[in-house]
Amino acid sequence: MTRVKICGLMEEQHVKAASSADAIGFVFAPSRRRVSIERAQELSRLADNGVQRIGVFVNASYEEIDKAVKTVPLTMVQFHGDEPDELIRRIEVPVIQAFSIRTSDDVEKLNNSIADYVLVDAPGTDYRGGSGHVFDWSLLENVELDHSRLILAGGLNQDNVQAAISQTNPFMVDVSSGVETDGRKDEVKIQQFILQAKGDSMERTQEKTIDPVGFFGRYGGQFVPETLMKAVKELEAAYEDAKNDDEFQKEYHHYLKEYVGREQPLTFAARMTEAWGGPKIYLKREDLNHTGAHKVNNAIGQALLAQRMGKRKIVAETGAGQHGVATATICALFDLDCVVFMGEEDIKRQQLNVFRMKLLGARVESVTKGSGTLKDAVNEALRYWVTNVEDTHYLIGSALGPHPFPTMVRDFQSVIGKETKQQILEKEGRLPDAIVACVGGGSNAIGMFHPFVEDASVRLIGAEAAGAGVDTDRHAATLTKGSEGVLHGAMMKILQDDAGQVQEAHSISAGLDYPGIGPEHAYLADNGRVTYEAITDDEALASVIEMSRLEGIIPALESAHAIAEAKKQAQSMTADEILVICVSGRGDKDMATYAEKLEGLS
Ligand SMILES: O=C(O)c1ccccc1N[C@@H]1O[C@H](COP(=O)(O)O)[C@@H](O)[C@H]1O
Repeated sequence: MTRVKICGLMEEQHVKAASSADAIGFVFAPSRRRVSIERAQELSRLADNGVQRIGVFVNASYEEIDKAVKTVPLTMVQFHGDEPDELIRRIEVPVIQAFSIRTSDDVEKLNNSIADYVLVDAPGTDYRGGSGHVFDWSLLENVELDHSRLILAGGLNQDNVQAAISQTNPFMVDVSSGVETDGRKDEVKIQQFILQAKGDSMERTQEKTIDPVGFFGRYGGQFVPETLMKAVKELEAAYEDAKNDDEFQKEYHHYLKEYVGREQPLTFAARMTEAWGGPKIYLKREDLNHTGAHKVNNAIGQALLAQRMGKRKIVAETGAGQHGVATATICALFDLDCVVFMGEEDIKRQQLNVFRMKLLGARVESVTKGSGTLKDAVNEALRYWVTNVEDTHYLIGSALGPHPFPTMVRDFQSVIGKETKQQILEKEGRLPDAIVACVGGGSNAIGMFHPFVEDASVRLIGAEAAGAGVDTDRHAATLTKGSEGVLHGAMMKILQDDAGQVQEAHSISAGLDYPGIGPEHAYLADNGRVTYEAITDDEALASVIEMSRLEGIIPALESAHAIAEAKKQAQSMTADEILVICVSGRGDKDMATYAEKLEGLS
């Protein structure tokens, strides 16, 4: 069925009237319909997730377009000026290129466009489009055209749209003037137009190439350049298939048991329980996994998937080094080529893990750009993937990135929460009252929380990194201080400045030192199912000492954030309550930091 776009929206009631359209358009070009990025963002919030948000530009700068894409956010952009191919290539969302059609020579030009879609329109009058004029549709008849990328515009209205569709068979029709009365959008005309275009159906058309997928509320999606779209789609299909395949699941669980050493205990922390004087404390012991943290649960799953897709080369990023080590380990086990990007700063902080990766046969690439931390390592890993996409799988280490990564990583990490649920029922005969996990990108936390999300009696608390304090500029408290934006292929909450530039994050813990948060966490924060609190570097360090001395378990710096938050939660809990802490990793990798920061410890 032909899709419908209603363009030039400026008012709330018109966005709502267009709720069953497939796409809505905001004009950022000179026009009487021009809106600011901020206004488009407000209006966009009123539309369903399934509706494409398309920004119309005429010869705008890359910076302006990029800001609109990230802020509104836009799922597509439409160019009506003389935008060069280099600009089209730089845009991270699909691009529509508009052509004014006067003669059959103009139609010939369509096939040379490198854009994802071509839009055919009558020449503009006052502005570069939106004139309300019809061109001669028969000009499209004599040229061989890919109609799956053709968008028809120009003077369409409820009376001529059916004829236009039958004559030109476009992928989408686009209207602006034809749904206006006296120069203002008209709710009735908008709805009549959609009805006519869709043959009396007010259904939105579902089609994978255009509908945004993998959204958690407003967050997630696939904001990737066209060069990666094929790989992302291939991965999506492969994961869909593998997830429902008993053999794949059997193999995955075989390695979790025989190689990682699962299941991991849910240890009752008797001395911490006594010292904190509140609820019974249980520790989920991801620190006991082979390689020292939860990361390996996901690395095994994705490496099996890569092999299923016939890819024998792996690229990964790492912050604290735990994901890099887990990936290098699994690549050694399965004889896969492995390259790991790691920020220069993190390499300094995590020397031991760098050596472990090399010993395991991986190539570690130092990233000197930006702050030399996790964000920069993800950037470089993505770049590497773009150029090696045919034979390489990007084994992302957290619940981040374009769909299907956040869902897939969550599923592989859900073994944490599933085991915990079973174990607490066996030990206590009931569910816990609260669970705390640390969040950087958020994979151990989402793995722990996911099986409990429907259990309303269980409070879920994420501990993010407050670094030197959330009121300083040295923190990684994305949910406390961040705002909506696109980073590394997904819409999420990020730390950014007013111009939409991603800010440097800071945490003593390399694994939490990331300016974004997985999309599902952003969603769970917005709907209030999970509460997120920020823990400073100093609080985390104090918890390292406390847990080491009370339980004989030296936690990773990341996990220490969860412990510090759990201690705060315990203050208002009673002895008949149960609190579970996810100890995501062990502290061996952080020994140099502990030795430096805790010097003089008595
Ligand atoms: O709508 C505008 O004001 C506009 C301004 C500058 C470039 C494009 C514009 N709109 C696009 O023009 C076509 C046709 O609109 P109409 O139905 O003939 O009014 C459509 O693609 C709009 O997206």
